[in-house]
Amino acid sequence: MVMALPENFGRQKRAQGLATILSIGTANPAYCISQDDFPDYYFKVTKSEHMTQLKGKLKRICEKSMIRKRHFVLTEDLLNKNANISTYGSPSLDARREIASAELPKLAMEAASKAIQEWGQPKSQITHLLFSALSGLDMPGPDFNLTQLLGLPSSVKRVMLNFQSCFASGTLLRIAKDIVENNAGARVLIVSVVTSLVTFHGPNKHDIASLVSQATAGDGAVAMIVGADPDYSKERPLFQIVSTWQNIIPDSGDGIEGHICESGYSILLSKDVPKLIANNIDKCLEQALSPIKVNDWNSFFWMIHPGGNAILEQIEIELGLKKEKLSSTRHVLSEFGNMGVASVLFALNEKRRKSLEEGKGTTGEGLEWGILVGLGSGITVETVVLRSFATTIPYN
Ligand SMILES: CC(=O)CC(=O)SCCNC(=O)CCNC(=O)[C@H](O)C(C)(C)COP(=O)(O)OP(=O)(O)OC[C@H]1O[C@@H](n2cnc3c(N)ncnc32)[C@H](O)[C@@H]1OP(=O)(O)O
Repeated sequence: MVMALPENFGRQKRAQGLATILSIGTANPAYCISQDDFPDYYFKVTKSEHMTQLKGKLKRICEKSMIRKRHFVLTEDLLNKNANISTYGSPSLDARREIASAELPKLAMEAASKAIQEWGQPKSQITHLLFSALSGLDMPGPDFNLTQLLGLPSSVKRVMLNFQSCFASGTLLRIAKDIVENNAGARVLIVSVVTSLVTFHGPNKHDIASLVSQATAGDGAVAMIVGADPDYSKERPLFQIVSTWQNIIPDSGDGIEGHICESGYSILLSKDVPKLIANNIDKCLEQALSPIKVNDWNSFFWMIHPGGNAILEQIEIELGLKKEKLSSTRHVLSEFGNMGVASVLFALNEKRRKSLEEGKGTTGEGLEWGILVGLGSGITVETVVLRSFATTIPYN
């Protein structure tokens, strides 16, 4: 006998409203190095103190970076125990993978636990897990492990984004939006963990882009709960995810590249990255906001991926942004460096924290509309239009 399924079987009920971010949690490793100390530290731990010219260059890059300190999974102790990691070009993928497998779940757990605590609802209500990690190419992956560590329902629907570069902050919000708006009652836990332990290399005079990466990359994790139609009696919405857009910048294929090699992940950066982004950012934003025509970009609150000070400076000039517009973005660059996918989501957290601290009327510095920009490989630009909420309820 063939069983007949009801006509509407498999059709999900849609939510009525737009996706909203309901909580944000962040975490960083305890090991921290000030940017002033970094050149001495780096040439000492990589046993390269004889490379005085490269050290001078690293010092100049660090001074221009507008970074105050960074946090790292990779400690001096771990580097001493795994000398291959700091020897340029030496096979070290196994050692890096082992450290990542041991350390990254701790960061992911800390950020996720904070986000769940702020949300204040039982974990059993989490329907989906969206996990992004630069390193974590394991089966089962970190999404599987986190499900078990957190004690999420075994039926939680998982999506894993592996080896995505910094634009993927926007991708995470875009996928979460699609999930919660098409599945009434869905609550998505987003987790993103980034560590520079996979891109750490000793100095090499033929690889100055790597030196830029050593001078700017930092480690951190961020987690969020996203859902539509919040229950205002027990959930506190922070930002509505209004719309999303993705662009590839023309002729930018070799702007930012990453490759997995036996010696760890390589990052190739063209010197033209800041200029390529600045020359194209207004077109990307115009498309993301079409058909609305924007006369003054200062009427929005902003979070832009802090990939480097030169990128932020050139975008500010191109869009005519006032200096204070990127204050939360610059704060994250200064305190944590470039944490890849996690960085701009840290900036969003900083935005609502600062808005509350300064008594602004909304989570977006008193403004209603905001723009979050993820920037990454290719060059890919991912734009998310956000709407703030009133800051009448105190956050934890
Ligand atoms: C992984 C992802 O997908 C996403 C990402 O986030 S990737 C990272 C994207 N970030 C970038 O591309 C970095 C952007 N650059 C910057 O922010 C800045 O150039 C910087 C902080 C690195 C330096 O600041 P600056 O104001 O430009 O200083 P500047 O004096 O021009 O440069 C310092 C030195 O770095 C060198 N340099 C800068 N960028 C370089 C690059 N991409 N490759 C090689 N060398 C570079 C310069 O030639 C200069 O060398 P000298 O001192 O020997 O002349």
